[in-house]
Amino acid sequence: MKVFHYQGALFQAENQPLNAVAARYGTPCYVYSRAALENHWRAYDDAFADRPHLICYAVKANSNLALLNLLARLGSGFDIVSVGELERVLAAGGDPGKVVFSGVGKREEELRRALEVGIRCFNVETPDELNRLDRIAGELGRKAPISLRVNPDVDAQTHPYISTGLRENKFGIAIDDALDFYQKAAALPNLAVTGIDCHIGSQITNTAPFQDALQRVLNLAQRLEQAGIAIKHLDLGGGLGIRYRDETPPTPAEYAAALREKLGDTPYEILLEPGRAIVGNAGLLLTRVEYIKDTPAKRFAIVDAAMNDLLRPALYNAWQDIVAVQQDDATPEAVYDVVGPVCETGDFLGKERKLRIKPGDLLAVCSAGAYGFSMSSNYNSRPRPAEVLVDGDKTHLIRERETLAQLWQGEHLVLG
Ligand SMILES: Cc1ncc(COP(=O)(O)O)c(C=O)c1O
Ligand SMILES: N[C@@H](CCCC[NH3+])C(=O)O
Repeated sequence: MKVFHYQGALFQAENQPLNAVAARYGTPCYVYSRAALENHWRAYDDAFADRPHLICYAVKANSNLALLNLLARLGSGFDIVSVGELERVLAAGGDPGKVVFSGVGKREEELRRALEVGIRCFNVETPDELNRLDRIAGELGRKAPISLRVNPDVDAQTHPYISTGLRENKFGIAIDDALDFYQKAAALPNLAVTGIDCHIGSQITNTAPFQDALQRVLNLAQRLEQAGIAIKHLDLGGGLGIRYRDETPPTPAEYAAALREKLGDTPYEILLEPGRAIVGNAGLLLTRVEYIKDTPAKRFAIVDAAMNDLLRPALYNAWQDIVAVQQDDATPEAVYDVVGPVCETGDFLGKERKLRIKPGDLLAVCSAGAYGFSMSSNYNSRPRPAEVLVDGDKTHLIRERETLAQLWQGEHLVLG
């Protein structure tokens, strides 16, 4: 049996399970490796084993309940950005006491629910949020644990849409104003200041921006101490990149070592919010070639997955490897734009890819575990794909393909 090696994960390609998964659950279909997911989480956790820490997996990267449950069983915490993500974590058996709540626009009812279930920390991003949270906590007779998400004005050297730590970005509170707001927070009766939070962006492939941001956070921690505000933890966010093509991002151990250089023997507990680094290379998108189309300008492989299933190529011009599941040496190699059926020229999964393929062949779009299904939509009235977990020689359907009827559930015809 041939084996299809895939960036640390291992999917058997012949007969079991990718062909079998496609035959059984149809395509397009997301496939995740339990071993890869758990290995990535453990590598992150081990990297910080020398000091008190909590890995709070960023749910937005992939919020499938089965994956959240696997992570909860490893002892993971969770970084959420909405009450929807909170309910998913709870439904998956996650511990609310290990949940941190990020996000620039938390609504009243979201704060209320998070207070009711007793989350670990609110990462407050807007000054007015302090007052809102204080009032609701007072109404509920609770004390809300908070950190301020500070914006350190550091260039994460990543795609501009996913850089979050520059002063012109909407995120966080300018680090130079933070002391002021911490003093205001400390004076509010229903808040308990516990930490500092900082997240500078995503798909960051070198350690320097993380170190720069951490240095600024440590300087702030010192100023807070001097002002009599003791903090217990530093939440350093997520953002560690993965290899999509030829990037060489630091490993979790290298990343931790770089942070350790700055942290020295400071006493803080370290919270981290990785998403992509845990789940990105634990998943792929399976898709089948419907048509090969030769035009005077290009050769297209028209496949059954589209930008509604995997938005990253269209949105960020992101590169994700595309490989034929069964290498067929008898089929001549050609250069293809791999495109979906959606009515947009931006609907592509990859451009100028050398492949040996024919209609009916299966392709794997690699590194699709993060920001794949979680950013999918029903655009063009396309049902969202199934999700499957490969666990050794077993496969589990962990989310069914949407049915056509589900596409208009809750929608009403208004007659007359
Ligand atoms: C506040 C926050 N934490 C964590 C993450 C996870 O980022 P990543 O998937 O790059 O690790 C994000 C997304 O960038 C975020 O906005
Ligand atoms: N959706 C982005 C990452 C966004 C990070 C969210 N804070 C991506 O696919 O690369």
